[in-house]
Amino acid sequence: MDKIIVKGGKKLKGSVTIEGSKNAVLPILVASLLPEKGKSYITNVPDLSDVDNLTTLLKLLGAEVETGGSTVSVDASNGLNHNAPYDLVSKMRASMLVMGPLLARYGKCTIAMPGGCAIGSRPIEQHIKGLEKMGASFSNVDGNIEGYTDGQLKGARITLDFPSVGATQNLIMAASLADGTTHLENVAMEPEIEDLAKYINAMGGNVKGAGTSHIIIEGAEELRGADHEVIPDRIEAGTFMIAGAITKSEITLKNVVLDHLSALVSKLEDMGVKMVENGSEVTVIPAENLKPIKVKTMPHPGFPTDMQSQMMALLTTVKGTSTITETIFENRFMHVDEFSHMNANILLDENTAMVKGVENLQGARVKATDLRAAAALILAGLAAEGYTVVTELRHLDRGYVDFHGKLSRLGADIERVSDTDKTKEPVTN
Ligand SMILES: CC(=O)N[C@H]1[C@@H](OP(=O)(O)OP(=O)(O)OC[C@H]2O[C@@H](n3ccc(=O)[nH]c3=O)[C@H](O)[C@@H]2O)O[C@H](CO)[C@@H](O)[C@@H]1O
Ligand SMILES: C=C(OP(=O)(O)O)C(=O)O
Repeated sequence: MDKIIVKGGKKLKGSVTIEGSKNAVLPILVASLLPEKGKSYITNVPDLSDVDNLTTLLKLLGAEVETGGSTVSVDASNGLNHNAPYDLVSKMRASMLVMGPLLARYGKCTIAMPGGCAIGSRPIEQHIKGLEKMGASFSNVDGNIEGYTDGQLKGARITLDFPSVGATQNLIMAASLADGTTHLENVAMEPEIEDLAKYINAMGGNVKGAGTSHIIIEGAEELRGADHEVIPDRIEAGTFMIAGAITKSEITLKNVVLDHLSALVSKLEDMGVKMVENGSEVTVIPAENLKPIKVKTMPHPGFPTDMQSQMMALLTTVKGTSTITETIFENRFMHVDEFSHMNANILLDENTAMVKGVENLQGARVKATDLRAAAALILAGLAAEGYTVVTELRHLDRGYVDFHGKLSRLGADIERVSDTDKTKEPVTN
């Protein structure tokens, strides 16, 4: 296993290109199981371990998958089996999304029940209840969820209890081959949902209203493989905005849709970070002294939970007291202890963190507790005194392409080495 070593205090300069979105490409690759005819070509695909794991799963299900650079082609026309095993499902929650396409095409699916995940228990009853409304039945057999339908799935009216991103995606895919019309209400409005709907429509589907809370899907007779370019990763973009802000450096991000980031941008502007948009580029210009803020994570278009830990990294360095309330995942504050090793001053009260900015973070050996925490600790390291060593990088590799390389090219003093390399270990902790 590798670790990342950052020596804080360097200014950043220059530009960085943002990759295709992890959270858009995963459901899009899964939706490539829907067509009985033709091959899909998905472009702007990021080179991430989550994408590797998902393409492995698609191959195991019987799809032909080829990867060349940032393009992945998927051909599911030769028939699929319907069994998603534990070793892949447990690595990646997005594997649960194969339920919708498999039930729609074959009336059968067997998915291993994923184990608990670091950021919360992450149940899937909204997926199951919705699919049941469309005529599926489920049973739990030896730790697997087995789903089946007697005949084709049927269009239905489904109102989610909570706008779950995954449930919305699963149900859109199931409904796109169901018999009749499906109304999905109180659904997630994330840009990744819109991207999925755009792809399904390119395959001949009929999904309307994606990006709003009410989506209407006319089931199609059949879908055909299509070409689709994945949207830019708004969370990677947001993470680099914070890299600029925490190092008080002006940097430019390329391949960004600023509209997808309005809640984060609005908070950064409140703090004193100026954003200058120029087509698909944005330049981040932080003030010398930033102001504390209050942040509450919410479903889109609210502040994204996937930016909560990176924002916390920044707030640990901002004079005054800020608060962060996490409303999406019940256990997404595991990074607080790690920040504390770096001299951060954070008090937790249930789902609210009170963050008092300190004069100087101190480099320390810290553990990435989940994907975004990994990035957040590296960001904190950019501003800390001395060396910060971040371990457990398997989390980082799920969602960031060459994160240390991109920061290094912007001027950070950062390297990725084997965990057995004991040089440059921080003296603290
Ligand atoms: C691959 C992907 O796109 N992952 C994103 C997706 O995850 P994911 O699709 O898993 O997130 P959901 O929106 O489904 O989950 C949000 C909350 O709803 C709860 N819930 C969800 C489904 C359900 O049936 N029952 C239930 O209680 C979850 O436990 C969680 O507390 O959206 C999250 C919320 O923006 C992001 O943090 C993840 O990065
Ligand atoms: C929580 C995340 O992803 P996943 O749902 O794949 O765990 C994330 O991208 O921050």
